Amino acid sequence: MAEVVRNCLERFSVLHADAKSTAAVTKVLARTTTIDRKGASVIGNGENNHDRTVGDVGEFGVIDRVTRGRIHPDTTVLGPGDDAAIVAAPSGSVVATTDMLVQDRHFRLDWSSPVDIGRKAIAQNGADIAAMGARCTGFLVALGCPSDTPVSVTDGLTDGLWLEAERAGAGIVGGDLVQTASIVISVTALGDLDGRPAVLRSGARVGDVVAVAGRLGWSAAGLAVLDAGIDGHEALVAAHRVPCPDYARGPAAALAGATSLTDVSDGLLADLGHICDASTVAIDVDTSRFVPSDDIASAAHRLGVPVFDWILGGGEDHAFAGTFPADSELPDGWIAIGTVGEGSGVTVDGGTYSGTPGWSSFSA
Ligand SMILES: Nc1ncnc2c1ncn2[C@@H]1O[C@H](COP(=O)(O)OP(=O)(O)O)[C@@H](O)[C@H]1O
Ligand SMILES: Cc1ncc(C[n+]2csc(CCOP(=O)(O)OP(=O)(O)O)c2C)c(N)n1
Ligand SMILES: [Mg+2]
Ligand SMILES: [Mg+2]
Ligand SMILES: [Mg+2]
Repeated sequence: MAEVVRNCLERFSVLHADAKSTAAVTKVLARTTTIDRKGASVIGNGENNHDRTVGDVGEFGVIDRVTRGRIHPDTTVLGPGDDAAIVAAPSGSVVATTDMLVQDRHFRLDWSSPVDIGRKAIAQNGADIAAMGARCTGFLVALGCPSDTPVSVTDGLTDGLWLEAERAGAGIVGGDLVQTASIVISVTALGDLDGRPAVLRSGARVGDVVAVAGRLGWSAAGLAVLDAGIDGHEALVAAHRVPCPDYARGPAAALAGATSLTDVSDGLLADLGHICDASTVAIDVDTSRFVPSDDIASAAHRLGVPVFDWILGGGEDHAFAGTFPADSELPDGWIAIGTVGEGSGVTVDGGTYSGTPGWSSFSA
């Protein structure tokens, strides 16, 4: 089992594999019997379904596979299976968000395994919960796929969804399954503030420090490496396949007095722009605060891309960005990268930024 867990961790690109992530993988493996080299469970629920499709086993065959034996007891009062699930809401209000992944728009099956895609679907939603300063309490997963989708793909997605949900401290409490022309995964995440006020995009104040927690530009660099078809840069490609938000950074920022918070889904400058708009302030980013890793710098050099295109404008790392009062001590993992001033919009090193600030869903 230890070796399977290790292979699994490598495949899942858990770069900072620690006892917690190992335990999460072990829990998932305990439910799925074995994992093949692509990371999909091949003998889920005790049957060999290697060459069966979603059409062969039918809607309720797949639903049984994605729900049976899967519950996260810490946050779930009633799991999937009835008309609706019941999720604890200790602070009396529920934080809710939804984001979807669409095949060939957000992921490619020849670039990412089903497990990777499942993890990314949860990560992009869990990061939005954490970016309110909240803790995840449950996820709902609506899955659309063609009838000829191999069951090993839906099993792999389920394993990835559960792995990342457990990393985020919650379970998958329900969902939906429909036939679509290509794969679509829509996740709804629920969260709890544990009695604290939420940290909004609108709270930044003139004089605050702008700070970030997590990797920036890695996912965009990995996407560029995959797109160019060049070898190497495994860590960047892994970061593109599976973003690894450190969900605890959000609540930690809230406790430290963050005045505004967001996750970086579209690009640092684009997402800081949302804070500027909502807070009616300007932000200046100081690029001298970023030290590009050797890997990202060498990929940028090989591909002839200015590295700051990725760091400032690359999406999908699901790092966190926020503002803190100037005199506050930043929590662990947060690094000051700029300042809040009067005015509007984001500037870089005091000037207008001429590059692309981030992903825009309808620009291409
Ligand atoms: N179709 C929609 N209906 C209602 N609200 C939406 C819709 N699409 C986006 N929103 C809301 O608009 C805001 C911005 O959306 P988005 O840019 O996707 O946020 P994020 O980057 O945090 O995922 C969010 O509060 C989101 O819930
Ligand atoms: C095949 C492929 N092409 C391009 C991208 C790049 N990409 C797709 S969506 C996105 C930004 C984030 O997605 P969005 O749906 O805007 O998430 P949200 O901001 O709502 O959280 C990026 C950088 C990708 N991930 N995969
Ligand atoms: Mg969104
Ligand atoms: Mg989002
Ligand atoms: Mg977006």
